[in-house]
Formats: sequence, C-alpha cells, structure tokens
Amino acid sequence: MTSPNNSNKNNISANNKTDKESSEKQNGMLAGIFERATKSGLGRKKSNPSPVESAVAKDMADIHSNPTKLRLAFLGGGSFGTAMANLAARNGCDTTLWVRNKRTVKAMAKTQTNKKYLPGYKLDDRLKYSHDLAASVKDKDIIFIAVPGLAFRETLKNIAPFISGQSIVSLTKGMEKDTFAMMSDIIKEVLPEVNFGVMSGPNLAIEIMKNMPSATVIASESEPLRHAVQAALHSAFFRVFASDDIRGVELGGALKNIYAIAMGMAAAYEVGENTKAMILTRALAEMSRFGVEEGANPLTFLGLSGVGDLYATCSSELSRNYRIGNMLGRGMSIDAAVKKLGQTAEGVNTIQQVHEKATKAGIYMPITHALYAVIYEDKAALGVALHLMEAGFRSDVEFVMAHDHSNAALTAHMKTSGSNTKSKDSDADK
Ligand SMILES: NC(=O)C1=CN([C@@H]2O[C@H](COP(=O)(O)OP(=O)(O)OC[C@H]3O[C@@H](n4cnc5c(N)ncnc54)[C@H](OP(=O)(O)O)[C@@H]3O)[C@@H](O)[C@H]2O)C=CC1
Ligand SMILES: O=C(CO)COP(=O)(O)O
Repeated sequence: MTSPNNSNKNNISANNKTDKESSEKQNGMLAGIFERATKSGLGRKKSNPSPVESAVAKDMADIHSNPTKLRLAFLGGGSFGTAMANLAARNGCDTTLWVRNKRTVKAMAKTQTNKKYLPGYKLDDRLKYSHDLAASVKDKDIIFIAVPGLAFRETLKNIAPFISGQSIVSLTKGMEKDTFAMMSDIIKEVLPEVNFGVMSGPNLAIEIMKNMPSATVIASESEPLRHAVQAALHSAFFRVFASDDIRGVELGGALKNIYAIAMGMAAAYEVGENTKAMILTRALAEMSRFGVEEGANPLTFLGLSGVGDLYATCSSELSRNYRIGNMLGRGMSIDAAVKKLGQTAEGVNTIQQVHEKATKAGIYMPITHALYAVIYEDKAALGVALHLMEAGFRSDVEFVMAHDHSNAALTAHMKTSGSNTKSKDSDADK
C-alpha cells in the first residue's frame, strides 16, 4: 500500500521531473528561436562595401561631429519623407526632397511648406526640392525612400539606372501587395549589391514637426551606414538607436498598423483601459510570434520599433491607421474610410497580406484574422470580439511557457480534479 506521504513524494518527484523536462524544452525552444533569428537571411554579406560604407568607416568620428559632409536624397513628399528630410536639412546635411508632382515641387520651394501633408509647418530653408529623379539620387551618399509600400518596387526600379554605390534606407512601413515582400526583400531583389538599411519607430510625423522628443531605430548590417544615419538625423529632439535585426525592425513597423486599426475600432466602441491593455499586449504576442516565423529576433519587438511604435500608433488619433479603424467602428465601409482619409494607411493592405500568409503557414494570429473577418468578410464586430474572448486557454508569454504546455497542464489538472471530485462524491454516497 502507498502511504499518503509516499504518494506526495511520488507526486513531487513526478512534478520535478515534469518541471525539469518542461524547462529543458523551453530552453531548447529559446535557443532555437535565437539560432533561427541569427542564422536567417539577415546575415547576408555584401561583396563590396559601398562608397558610403568605406568613406564613413574611414572617418566615423568626423561624420559624427560634422554630418554636413553627407549628401542625402529623400524620395516621397508625403508627411514622413518631408519630416525626415527637414530633420536632415536642419542638421546641415546637403538634402534634396524628391516629389513626383512638378507643381507641388514648385509650390514647396516657393512657400517652404508642404501644404498638402504638413500644412502650417515651415520647413528648413536649406532643404532643396526636386522633381528630377535622376538628379536627386546621383552623387548622393544615402537615399531614403518614403513612398507607400505599394509604390516601393516601382521607385527602386526607377532609380536603379542611377545607382553607383549609394546606400538605401527604407522608411516605408508596408508590405508589397500579393507577394508578402517586405521593403528589404524588394531592395535585395531589385538592387542586390546595394548597401541598405530600414528605419522604423514611434514617429508620428506631426509630433516630429512640432519638435516633440522622439526616437527611432536604424537597422542595417552595415555599421558605417547605421552611424551615418544616426549622424544625419540625430538632434536634441530626435534620437536614433541602432539594430542589426532588419527583419524584426521592419516587421514591427508594418505589423503594428494592423493593431492600430483594431484599437481605433475598439475606441469607437468606447472600451475600457483593461480592454485596450489586453489588445495591445496580445497584439505584441502576435507580432513577435509572426516575427519569429519570419526570421526576426523576438526581443526586437520589445524595442522602439516594436512595442514603442505599437503604443504610439495604437493610442493616437494622429495615426492614419487608428483613424481608419475608428471610422470602421463607427459603421463606415473600408472603401469610404480610405477615401475620407486621403493619405497612406499601410495597415489596410497589411491585414490582407498577413491574414493570408498566417493562414497558409498555420501561424496563430487571432486578432488579425478577426479584423479581416470584420473588414473583408462583413462579419459583425461584436460577435467576432466575443468569439475572440471565448477562444481556448493560452499561455501569456509563449517564449516563457509554450502554449502546448499551458494546454496540456490545464487539461491534466482538470482531469485530476475531476477524478478527485468524483471519488469524494462516491465516498459520500457510501
Ligand atoms: N506619416 C508618418 O507619421 C509616418 C509614416 N511612415 C511610413 O512612410 C511611408 C510614407 O508615408 P507618408 O509619408 O506618411 O505618406 P503620405 O500619405 O503622407 O504621402 C505619400 C507620398 O508618397 C507619394 N507617392 C504615392 N505614390 C507614389 C508613387 N507611385 N511614386 C512616387 N511617389 C508616390 C505621394 O505623392 P502624391 O501626393 O503625389 O500622391 C505622397 O507624397 C508609409 O509606408 C508610412 O507607413 C513611417 C513613419 C511615420
Ligand atoms: O508609423 C507611424 C508612426 O510611427 C504613423 O502611423 P500611421 O501610418 O498610422 O499614421
């Protein structure tokens, strides 16, 4: 016969064994994540460093104290391209803003304002404007691209004949339609030899124009390029942090737009702070889960380009994605909301891309799927939200405790307590 003490001991040692096994499993999983993140395509090596890489590497200290040596082009005269070009011009860099519309260029040069996208904000008088793409990008050190994701490939193809060693930095927070390509993928495809980076962070353009302290992240394999971008844009109002996780940084910027739409919609239903916190944190869980599948380091999502941008965009009506969600929550159709906004809201396309990709790859993205169902399958928002709330038992942070462990432990616990209850009842019956 087994004494109660013996049975406890057995339970404890069985539990210890399970804990040990589970902790080994977790360590294995984490090691796998880091290995995958490090070994992913991010380690791509360039055959030849571009001129900016070698020039900046030679005299990094000089560039830091004197960014005026840098010659920069910004492509895209929307709110973000203009705000970033303005920062660089204010730092004394030789800066040209390329805008596709000739009349807009003339008006901007004359008024030193961007009347359509940043009305009322005076731009630095050293900023140059151009409608000539070739002249804008030739002989530059770095070309920053700030056109919407849907126009990124076309823009790269248009500048390709004039690339002879310039570095490229994407400021775009989108995904290409139907190909699932991120901007760094498109750069690698169209200009395989170019030295490049991506910049992303909580950077609402209007706040930057108002000199409200902000920060961002430049991600690149090239240290000299990271330093050059930091030198070009850094100021007392704008701090540029560095990363080498290109995939993680650009995915943070693209994915958070989905959840800004969700949050804008939730705000239309006047949800409480607990609900907002739940959406924000579960959004972060989805983002990092998707990121890991795509070769990103999950820890990157804890940085400015992840949780930082998620917070800013999910809490501000300055965010166009948030505003789209809010209009949807108030009963407008997606087409009407996009038309009313009249500016770029990358999340509208990103929801479709991520929904499709996650469905195909079997990645658990409940908020994204729910939003897709509401926006594109005309499902009732409240019913979808209720369904989300009722969905199974999950682990909080899956990189700490995996979902399958959570579910298995819970099922085992329920079975045990079920059989205990039963035997108690049968004793009582006797
Ligand atoms: N605004 C912000 O706060 C931030 C935006 N971003 C990202 O920057 C990118 C650009 O956004 P943002 O500046 O806000 O967008 P806007 O909607 O403010 O402006 C878009 C700009 O791109 C131009 N454009 C559109 N299509 C093309 C094309 N085919 N070729 C060339 N130019 C084109 C538009 O020109 P036209 O006026 O002639 O149509 C306009 O100048 C987005 O990916 C966004 O997510 C990133 C951080 C912050
Ligand atoms: O990316 C942004 C802030 O970091 C801007 O967000 P929206 O594109 O939603 O306006």
